[in-house]
Amino acid sequence: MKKEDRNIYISNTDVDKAKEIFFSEIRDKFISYEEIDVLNSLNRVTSEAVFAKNSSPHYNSAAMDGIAVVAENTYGATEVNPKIIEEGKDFVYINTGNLIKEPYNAVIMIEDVIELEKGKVKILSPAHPWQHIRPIGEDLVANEMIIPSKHKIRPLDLGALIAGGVDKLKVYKKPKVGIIPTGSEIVEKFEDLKEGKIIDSNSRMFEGLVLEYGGIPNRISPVKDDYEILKNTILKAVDENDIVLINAGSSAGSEDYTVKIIREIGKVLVHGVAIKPGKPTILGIVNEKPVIGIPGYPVSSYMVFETLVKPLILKYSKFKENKEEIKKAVLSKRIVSSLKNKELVRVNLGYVKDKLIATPLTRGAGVTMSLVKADGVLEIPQNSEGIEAGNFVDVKLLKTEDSIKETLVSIGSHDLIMDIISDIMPLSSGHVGSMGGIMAMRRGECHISPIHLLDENTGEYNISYIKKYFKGRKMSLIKGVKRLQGFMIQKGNPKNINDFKDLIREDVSFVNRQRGAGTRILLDYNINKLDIETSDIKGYEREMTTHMAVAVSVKSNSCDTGLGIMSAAKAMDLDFIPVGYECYDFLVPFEYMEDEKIINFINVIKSEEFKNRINNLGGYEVENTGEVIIVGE
Ligand SMILES: Nc1nc2c(c(=O)[nH]1)N[C@H]1C(S)=C(S)[C@@H](COP(=O)(O)OP(=O)(O)OC[C@H]3O[C@@H](n4cnc5c(N)ncnc54)[C@H](O)[C@@H]3O)O[C@H]1N2
Ligand code: MOO
Repeated sequence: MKKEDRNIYISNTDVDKAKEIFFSEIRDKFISYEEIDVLNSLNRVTSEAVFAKNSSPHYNSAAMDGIAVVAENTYGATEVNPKIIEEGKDFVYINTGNLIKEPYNAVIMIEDVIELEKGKVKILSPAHPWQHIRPIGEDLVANEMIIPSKHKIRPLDLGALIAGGVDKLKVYKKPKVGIIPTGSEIVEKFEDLKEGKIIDSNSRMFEGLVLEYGGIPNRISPVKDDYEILKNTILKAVDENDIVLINAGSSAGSEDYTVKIIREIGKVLVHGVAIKPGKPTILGIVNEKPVIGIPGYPVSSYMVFETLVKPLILKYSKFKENKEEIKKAVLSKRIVSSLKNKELVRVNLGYVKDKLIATPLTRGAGVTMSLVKADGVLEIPQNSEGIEAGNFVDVKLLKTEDSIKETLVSIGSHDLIMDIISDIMPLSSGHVGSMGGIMAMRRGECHISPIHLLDENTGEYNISYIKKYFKGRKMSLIKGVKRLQGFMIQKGNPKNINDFKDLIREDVSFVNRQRGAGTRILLDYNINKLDIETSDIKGYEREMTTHMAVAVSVKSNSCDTGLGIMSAAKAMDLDFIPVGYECYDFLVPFEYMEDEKIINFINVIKSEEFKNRINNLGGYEVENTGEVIIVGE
């Protein structure tokens, strides 16, 4: 493809500057109001103050069950000198909410009334005028303001509006937001998901976000990469909506037409914003309406929506932005960043002792799970080359601080059982291998570290490593599970792989785990025993960070085998050749053992629910699960 066919002139406009340029072109005439029925007004925002039509109550009413009396006629009643009064003449029986008719002007509660023969009662104290009566307008007086303008109607407001006799009111019109997913590779039905095709998930996320911020989403089916079709679709969407979002096709690909089309039918204000992810964003105006080209990668899509589309929708819907909660956290891993743009990094958060620890998640713009798992987002300014581990950073919370405080932070080796535990209790689980976990624990960044480290001299698991890396410190090892490790192989074992010796065969390709992973140590221990050179294993250098990644690699024929746990092989419907059981345990500093999160964790792993669920995964033994061994001083 020729270079001139591409949009290679993507600028790098500062985010605030881009916002300023764009928002100055938004015409107020499109921000209007409508009159609606009060019954449909929940969560709408008033465009003007709303006043009561009626008083409430609109008649004098009883506030208690009892009798209505003329107060003046009860004066003088005492315990010594009670008054006997007659029904119909001196009083009438009344219930809460009933109309108080003339001449009655007070209510005596039924508990204070002594009933005598039929039609006569005795009272022991006088009533004062208006006692236990709700006078007209006690709640609301006609013409009183019920709610001000720019107020989002809550259920309790709805009650007051109806009590005040309001049947119609004026609210801001919800902006209609056209959503156009683009790309010939994008499909919307699961059955069309062939190789090379991508399911349209972004536009569904946009629909949800538009609703959340008070707009009406108008999503259409994905549009293929065809200049004329896309142009006509955008023109139609501009006609029918207040705001138009075009997803993907925003960067420099040969079929990234969005910017050319907006330039032809309107004007491009900005192409390229200094934000990562989200750089190739397009901000344009067509027929006076805002049109935004949002980059296709899911994380970029979300970040651009939150940074630029959300404030735009709020400008129309008048929904108030929730105050962002920003917290200071200690960064657990160094982050390197480019001077070219501001970077938004997703992080996991957890309180370890009183320190809020932020652990960066993967930064790939295509990794949606990094958003799902994120507890917060930290911003690295454009003029920074990165941040060192141990430094304080400001993090915008995506979850409540209380839920972060409840979360047990685990950093270490990966196992499928961690997903099960996190489904039973709040757990944030970082997967960096057993040695990575030990290092994180030494830095005080986690409560527990799942480890499975084989001592090549003794054949024992974990204890010698704890003694070595936590000299002079009292540590606890909570026994986890025994899990079956072995070779994951394709169904039917077409390469006839049976043991470690087969790994050096010409026709066998392998995939390894990262350095420091317990499974890697297990491999090295076994090949050492057999005097196998690592260079003789094809694929020894190809490293994966989880058991599931190894299983996927085998499943997709990207290698013939890899070492890993049976549950991962079973989950991917692979065959499995057992090598042996190993101990997957949890390291905890002794002083945390009284912490409620740890107590809860032990209860969870000892529970029947947990044991039943891991039985279904296959390849686990649980006879010592939850037992605690003390290691060190
Ligand atoms: N030579 C250059 N290449 C790229 C640049 C650049 O500056 N120069 N920018 C990169 C960056 S950064 C991003 S972000 C992407 C933006 O790409 P586009 O907006 O043009 O989107 P596509 O290339 O069509 O798609 C990218 C990717 O997004 C996913 N996608 C698209 N639509 C959807 C959808 N509706 N639902 C879910 N996922 C979707 C899909 O995985 C695509 O592969 O460009 C880089 N390239
Ligand atoms: O800007 Mo792209 O959104 O970094 O991935």
